[in-house]
Amino acid sequence: MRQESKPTGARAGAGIVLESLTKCYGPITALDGVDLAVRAGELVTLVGPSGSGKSTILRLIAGLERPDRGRVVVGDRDVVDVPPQQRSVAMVFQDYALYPHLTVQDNLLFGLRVRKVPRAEATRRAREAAERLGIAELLDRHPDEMSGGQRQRVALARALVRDPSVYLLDEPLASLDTQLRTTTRADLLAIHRQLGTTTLHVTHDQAEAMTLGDRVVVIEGGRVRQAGAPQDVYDEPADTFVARFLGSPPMNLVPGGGVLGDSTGVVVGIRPEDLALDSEGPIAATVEAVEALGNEAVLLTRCADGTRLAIRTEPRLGLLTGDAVRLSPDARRVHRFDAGTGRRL
Ligand SMILES: Nc1ncnc2c1ncn2[C@@H]1O[C@H](COP(=O)(O)OP(=O)(O)OP(=O)(O)O)[C@@H](O)[C@H]1O
Repeated sequence: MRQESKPTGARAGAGIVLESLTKCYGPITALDGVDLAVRAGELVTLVGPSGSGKSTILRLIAGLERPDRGRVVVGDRDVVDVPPQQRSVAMVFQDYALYPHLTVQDNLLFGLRVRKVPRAEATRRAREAAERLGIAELLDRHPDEMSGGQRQRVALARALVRDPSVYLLDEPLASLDTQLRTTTRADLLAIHRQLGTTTLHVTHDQAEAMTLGDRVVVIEGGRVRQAGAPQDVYDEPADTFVARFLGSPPMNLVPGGGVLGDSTGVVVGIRPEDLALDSEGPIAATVEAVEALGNEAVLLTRCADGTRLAIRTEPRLGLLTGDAVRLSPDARRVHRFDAGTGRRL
């Protein structure tokens, strides 16, 4: 079980409430009535496919765009008519958006100068933020003299320096390689534990969504499909979309139940790790492909009636394409969804 992040810092930032948030770009409905409440101090990840509306949610909270309908409440005020610089919200973009002609130090100080923070205090805050993100030795460099990972840390430090009530992070780790992403993710988590500032974090990355957030919110087609603790959403997906979106390989879904037990009007689902190879198992299948991943293998199998089932197994079983296997589903982990609406039953 992951623990709720417990801030050791003084502040928890401001809560956020989105009510019936709707945003259209010409004929495109980017957001279609989004309701979401984020508690002060909570770290929430937004996940969803490309174009689902995640960035639009952040831009509306930051004030970079105006909703067509609905309310955006930060702290205790509706901010729809408040200009972005007065919202106490810091946004970090995937492409850093640093000033190329300024040094790291001046990039960090820029926002504070605009806000007329006294120089000594501004310099102290810049140094503190740089140390937190491990870039203190880069303060005299320009953005083009740094790696992508270092630039991303500068962008995060620039948000920290502002000491906002809310952080909005738009895929801030997406352009980092796997190793750097893992370490920066751990740093983000540590910073959130320390400061406890309300954070909305957009990501494509499942591991990031599962490990980083107190809650995960799954967005699709401009709507919230499900919001909840990551493990709860994984264990009890609200519909077939969420069932297939979280988890890799995705949940096996069998319309009508079929090999998983006939069930009219129902789509029956089972995750690949909940199907075991078992010589006494009720389902006969043939191995179509073996994906060996080192620590595990994914078997893609096909049953006599054509149903395809993916299974996670140990990597060293020596199974080959064409082998006959028998499978046993874990009955406690079978999911049932309405065939018409896709909703969990
Ligand atoms: N300025 C704009 N003009 C027109 N359409 C836009 C604009 N911004 C976003 N959209 C559209 O609104 C929808 C939601 O976009 P948004 O950027 O919020 O998605 P996203 O989930 O953040 O996607 P990604 O993960 O690819 O960044 C998409 O269909 C997108 O094409």
